[in-house]
Amino acid sequence: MSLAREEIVKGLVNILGEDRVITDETVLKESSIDRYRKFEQCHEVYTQPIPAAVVYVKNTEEVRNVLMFANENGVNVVPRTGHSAIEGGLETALENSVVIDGSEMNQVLEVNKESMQVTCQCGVPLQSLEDSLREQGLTTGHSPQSKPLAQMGGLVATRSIGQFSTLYGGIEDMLVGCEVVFPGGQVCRIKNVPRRSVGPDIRHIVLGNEGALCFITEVTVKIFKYQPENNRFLGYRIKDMEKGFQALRQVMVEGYRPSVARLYDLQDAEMNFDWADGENVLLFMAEGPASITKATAEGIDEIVRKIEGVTPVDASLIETWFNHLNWGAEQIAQEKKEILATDNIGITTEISGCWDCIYKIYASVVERITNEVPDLTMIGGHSSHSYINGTNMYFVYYYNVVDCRPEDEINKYHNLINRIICEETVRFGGSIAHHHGLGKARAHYVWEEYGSSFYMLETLKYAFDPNGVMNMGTLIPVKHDKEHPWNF
Ligand SMILES: Cc1cc2nc3c(=O)[nH]c(=O)nc-3n(C[C@H](O)[C@H](O)[C@H](O)COP(=O)(O)OP(=O)(O)OC[C@H]3O[C@@H](n4cnc5c(N)ncnc54)[C@H](O)[C@@H]3O)c2cc1C
Repeated sequence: MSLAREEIVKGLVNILGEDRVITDETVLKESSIDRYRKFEQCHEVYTQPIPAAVVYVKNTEEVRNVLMFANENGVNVVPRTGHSAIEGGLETALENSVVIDGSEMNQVLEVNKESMQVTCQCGVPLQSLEDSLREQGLTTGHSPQSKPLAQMGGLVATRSIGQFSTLYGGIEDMLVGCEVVFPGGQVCRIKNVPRRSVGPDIRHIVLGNEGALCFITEVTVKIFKYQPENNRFLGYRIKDMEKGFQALRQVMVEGYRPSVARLYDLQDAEMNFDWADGENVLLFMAEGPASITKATAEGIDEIVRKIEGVTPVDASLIETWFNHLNWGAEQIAQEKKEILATDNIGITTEISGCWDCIYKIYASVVERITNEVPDLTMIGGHSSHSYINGTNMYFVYYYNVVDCRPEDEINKYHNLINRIICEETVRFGGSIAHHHGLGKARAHYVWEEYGSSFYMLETLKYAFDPNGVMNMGTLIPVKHDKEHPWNF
C-alpha cells in the first residue's frame, strides 16, 4: 500500500531533518511544473498533482537514502537542479511525488589543468563554472542559451547542447565520467579516461536519462583553452532558405569546423536582426588558435559567397548580436509580464534531420502550422547545430491565446503544434527532439521515435527502475491516448 502524504514527509524529515524538507504550498505548486506549461505558470494555475515535498540534498549519501526510501515505498521522485526544463521533465505526474533538488550540491571538486577536465557536483551552475574557468584562460565549450539558469546535473541528464556545438559537440562529447545513484541504492562511478573499449559506453545510460533512470550526483567534463581574441564572425543575408541549408551542408562537408553555424528563416531573422531586410540570415563564428580561425573564416566565406542570392554583412553585427543571446531570470520575468499583458505567447520546439530531409521537414511543418493552428502570429525557426550528415531545426512560434482558460491553452495550441512538428519530423525520417529532451510532452511520441529500438529503452527503464519511481511519465508516458496523443 502506498504511503500517505504525511507519512512521506515524516520519512523524509527522518532522513534529512526538517529544514531541508519543504512543504510550503507555493513552493510545491511551482515545483509541480516547468516551462512547458509556461502559460499556466504565468497565470499561477497549477493542473498537475502537487508534490508532497521538495527536498534539498547535500551529498551522495543523502541522495541514496532518499531514493531508497522512495523505492521501498513506491514514491515517485523527480530529480531537479537548475529548474530550466522546457519539455515537462519536471512535472510531478503522480500524486505525492517528491522533488529531489540537487542545487545545493554546488562544489567544483577539481580543475585538472594537466588532463584538461573539471569535476563538479550536480548543482554547480554552468555560468559560475564557466566564469571561473574563463578567468583561468579555460572554457567548457558548453554554452546553451540557458547558461545563466542550468546546472551540471540537469545539463547531462537532458543531453543538452550549446551554441558552440559545431566545434565542441554536445554534452555527450564533453562528459568524461560521472557518479550516479540508482533507486535501489547502488552508487556507480564511471571513471575518467580519454576513451575505452570495454563493452557498451555506459555513460550513455546516464546522458539524457532525464531523471527517469538515476540521479546524477557528480560529473567530469572536458575543458579547453579559451582564446576569444582569435574569434572571427561572419554574417550573410540569403534569399532562399533551401540554399541556406545547402550552404550549411557544404561548409560541414568541406571539412570546416566553425563553433557556430546558424541559418535563420526570414520570420525568425526579422525578430532577431534589424538588418535582415526580409531575407533569411546565415552566420558563423570560428574559435580556437589564430591560424585555424583565420583559415576557417576564409574558407567558409569563399564557399558562402559563391551561393546564389547571398549578401555579406558587417561582422560586427554578428558579434554584437551574439553577446546578448543568453537568457537568465531577468528575461524570464520580462517575458511573463509580456505574456500577461498581451496573451501572446512564444514557444520553441527543436528537432533534427539528415541533409536529405531537413528542408522537407521545415517546409512541411511551417505549411501545416500556418494552415491548422488558430490565432497564430508567427511561425519560423532556425538551424543552430550542424553535423557532417545533417542539422537541427529550432521551430519558433507565437500565438494569441483566445477564448480559453489558462489550463486549456496547452491542448488548444501548444500540444497541437507539438503534434504537427513530431508527425512531420517522423514522417520524413528525422528525430523529434534534438536537445531539449522528451520530457513528458514529447514522451507521447516515443514509440514513433524509437520504432523497434523502443525495446532497448523500455528494458533499461525496467532494469534500473523496476518499481517505477524515477520521474514517471518522462521518456515513457504514464497515461497515453493512442488516438489523441496530443491531448493530455
Ligand atoms: C531560455 C531557455 C533557453 C534554453 N536553451 C537551451 C539550449 O541552448 N540548449 C539546451 O540543450 N537546452 C536549453 N534549454 C533547456 C534547459 O535549459 C536544458 O534542458 C538544461 O540542460 C536543463 O538543466 P537544469 O539544470 O535546469 O535541469 P532541470 O530543469 O532541473 O531538469 C531537467 C531534466 O533533467 C532531470 N534532472 C535534473 N537534474 C538531475 C540530476 N541531478 N540527476 C538526474 N536527472 C536530473 C530532471 O528530472 C528533468 O527531467 C533552455 C531552456 C530555457 C528556459
